[in-house]
Amino acid sequence: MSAHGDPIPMTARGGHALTGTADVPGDKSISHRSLILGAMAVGETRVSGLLEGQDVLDTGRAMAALGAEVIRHGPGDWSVHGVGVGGFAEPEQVIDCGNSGTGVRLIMGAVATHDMAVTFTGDASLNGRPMGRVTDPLSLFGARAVGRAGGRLPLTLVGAAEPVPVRYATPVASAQVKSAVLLAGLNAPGRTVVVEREATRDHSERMLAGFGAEIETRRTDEGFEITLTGRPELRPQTIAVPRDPSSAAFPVCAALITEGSDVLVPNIGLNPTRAGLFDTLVEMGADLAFENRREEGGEPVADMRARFSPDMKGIRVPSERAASMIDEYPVLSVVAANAAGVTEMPGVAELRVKESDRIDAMAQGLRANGVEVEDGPDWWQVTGRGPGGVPGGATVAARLDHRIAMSFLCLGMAAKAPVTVDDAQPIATSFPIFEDLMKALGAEIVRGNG
Ligand SMILES: O=C(O)C1=C[C@@H](OP(=O)(O)O)[C@@H](O)[C@H](O)C1
Ligand SMILES: C=C(OP(=O)(O)O)C(=O)O
Repeated sequence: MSAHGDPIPMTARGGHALTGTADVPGDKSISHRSLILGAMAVGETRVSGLLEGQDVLDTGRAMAALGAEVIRHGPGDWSVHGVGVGGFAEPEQVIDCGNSGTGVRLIMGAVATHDMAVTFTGDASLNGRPMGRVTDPLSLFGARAVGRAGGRLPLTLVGAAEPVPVRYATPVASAQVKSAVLLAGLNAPGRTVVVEREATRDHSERMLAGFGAEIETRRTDEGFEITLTGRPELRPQTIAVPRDPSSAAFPVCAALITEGSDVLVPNIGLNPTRAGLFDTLVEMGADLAFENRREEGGEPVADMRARFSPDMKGIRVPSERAASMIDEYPVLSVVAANAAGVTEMPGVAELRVKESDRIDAMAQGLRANGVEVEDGPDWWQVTGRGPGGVPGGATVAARLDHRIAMSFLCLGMAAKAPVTVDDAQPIATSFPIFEDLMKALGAEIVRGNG
């Protein structure tokens, strides 16, 4: 659901070391998928560590509207009584996915091979994002979409009465597109194949296999070819959601740039399709240690320790790494602003179609705080001012984008003068305990204009 009420400005002020343990919430991508696949299994799936951010809550509500029974037993502890593949019922109301691209695109995929019509909407951010990238491949299954200009939400999807399986090569590196096609393929007879040139996060594939679907990934000359056999009976699972590396990125990056900091972030999911930020930080010279590497619930995890790193240097981030850290570029640019030299970030056009145009949002806000940024259609670069060298002092627009809001608050923790974001409400979509968690580490964050 869309954020309501007046904006909540928030200000971060520097001069405080961050120390202690940061227990970040569950992984957003895996949380969405637990609810959706749980709803498509026969019987009760039990989920612990579910992220209770607004994006995921909206997906839970959508699953209930489609006929699944979704119950909260306690903090992060949920069950989903699924209706089986092909068993969704036509919802009586519009499905409001709020701020969530993952929610709306995956659910569109899941309903596209059902003989029914579903209308989707979201907040002002989501209603501005491109949906043709999902409705195009869904039309190959036999679904039809009618939306606003450019295929935007609100949009009605009329699912295929007699779906056929599909072979689809994704034109953009997007796990949401890949996952939408795979979820549609679940209720199409025969084999649905998705080919992606670059590997994107593979949580859907891992989880589909865990629920008992026949799914296999092969490397071919075209890239990664994923083949799913349709109409499986999905077996309900017990899922322990690992903690979100994209949320861990905030306390980790804030610690790296704030003098005297030493923060432990336990149990972080380190799936290689998600871990690009940490490779990049290590290459820049970050003091980052990974302890207790292990596997939990089919996903690699480790405890991460981040210490103040005054000797970080700018690098050119390889564009092949972009998909594995796509949500982390905003906070990387904050680290880059506190490193020595230039950090170049090529091959990132996708950043322009997230909750906001993230290149523009960060470039404008960084410039307002005294940092030099250059950008083009699919690249940007930040000239670092060295440790503690960012002047700060400006108020920036969060643009309904949680990652922009959190990134600028991290900037303020290391800047010479406070940094204010005009509205911190979107943070609740992915990291509802951000403010409390950062304050517990020692950060000075206040509501208001500081
Ligand atoms: O599949 C997912 O869970 C996600 C995929 C990514 O989006 P794209 O598929 O648009 O790259 C990412 O930005 C988003 O936060 C979560
Ligand atoms: C891009 C993001 O999410 P979504 O696409 O699900 O809105 C994100 O969380 O950074």
